[in-house]
Formats: sequence, structure tokens, C-alpha cells
Amino acid sequence: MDHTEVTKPQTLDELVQILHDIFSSDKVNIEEVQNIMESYESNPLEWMKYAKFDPFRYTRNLVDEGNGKFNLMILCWGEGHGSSIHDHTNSHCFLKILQGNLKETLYDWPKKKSNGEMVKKSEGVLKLDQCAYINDSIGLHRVENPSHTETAVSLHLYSPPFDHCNTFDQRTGHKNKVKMTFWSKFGERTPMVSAKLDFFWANPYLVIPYRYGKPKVLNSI
Ligand SMILES: N[C@@H](CS(=O)O)C(=O)O
Ligand SMILES: [Fe+2]
Repeated sequence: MDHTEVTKPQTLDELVQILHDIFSSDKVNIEEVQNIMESYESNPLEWMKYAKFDPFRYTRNLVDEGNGKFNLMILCWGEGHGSSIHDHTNSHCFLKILQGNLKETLYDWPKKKSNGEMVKKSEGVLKLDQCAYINDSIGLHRVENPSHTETAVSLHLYSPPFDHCNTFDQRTGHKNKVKMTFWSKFGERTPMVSAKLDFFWANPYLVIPYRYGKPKVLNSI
């Protein structure tokens, strides 16, 4: 099926199906994915089962594993919640607004051995149904819900999927590798016990506590 003319998905399920088709081929056209994601009109009834909030920070909720080619997830942002400055582990990252607004601030990569304030490249507010794109060659970003009265919800596609990234300290540019986890998968809250097991599988050296310091495992960054 040819997707260069925009096939407008009528539902979230249809969007997922079209994304499967697109990513089954080896070459993916970034603009095409962005257009398709943008042309889906957010319908809260279709995605609310995935939208699970935490009062303290944004949550990552897995919607679909894209036959191993991509991860599709819904992120829920409480009032004023935001991410740290981060990279995307050499993956493509698409970010579409399903509810509310999100402010995206782009930064340059810090220079090697630099030790100062990170350079802000640009900022903009993403509105309902808009879809942004970033990868590591474009730069780093931070995403925030600028509203103190409204929540925000976004749909993210990462290809290939990844489960860790680097966060950066705005004042120094120093980076920190973090593992990312899901708050829920396919509409079900990630069980505490499996979250703990994930944690220990990811950090086997923890059997010798304290020796190497405390690694970070976060369900948001
Ligand atoms: N890339 C972030 C969300 S965002 O701030 O773009 C994450 O996957 O948690
Ligand atoms: Fe991001």
C-alpha cells in the first residue's frame, strides 16, 4: 500500500495498523510518519484506557510494540510536569499532542569537556494534534506541560525502541545514563514485583549494594 498520499487514520487502532505497515519496510519516510500521526484526530475515548497519571511526575504508558520495530506510548503530564534535557539513543522520535499543550525546548549537545550552561537553540509550544520530530543529530530537548491548571497527554513513537537514554544537567552539560520503564503496559499498571525484577535484571551489580553508588531507574526522566 502506498502511503505517500496521506491515509487519514479514523481511529487509534487504524493509526497503529498503518504504522505497522509503514515500519514493516526497511526504509521509513520520516515526513510520512509525521503526517500520518498528525492526521489522526485525537479521540480521548480511544486512548483514555492508556492514560494513567501520577501526581508527581509524567508517566510513560506502552500502547504497542510495533512488531519490534517501534514503541508507541502515551505520556501523561500533570500540571507543570516536565522531562530533564535528554537525548533519544540514536532513535527517531515522533511526539504528537493528544490533549493540552506541551512546550518543547531544543538544546545543542554540550561540547566535549565543557562545564557550563547548556545552549538553548529554540523553543515552541505544540498544540492539539500537532506532531513534532527529533533525533540526536537535531539535538537534545526538554518537554514540559506549561499549564498549572490543565493536564496534557502525548503520543510518542520511537524507532528503533530503546529503554535508556542520557539526561543532561542544564548548568554543567554533564550527562547521566538512565534506564526508562513503563508506568503501564497495554492499559495495565506495571506490577510492582515485575518493576522490581526489571530493576534487578538491569542492575545485577546491586547485589553488592552501595559499592558503585545508586543507579537511576526511572519511569520518567
Ligand atoms: N523522550 C521522553 C519524553 S519527552 O520529553 O520527549 C521519554 O520517552 O520519556
Ligand atoms: Fe524526548
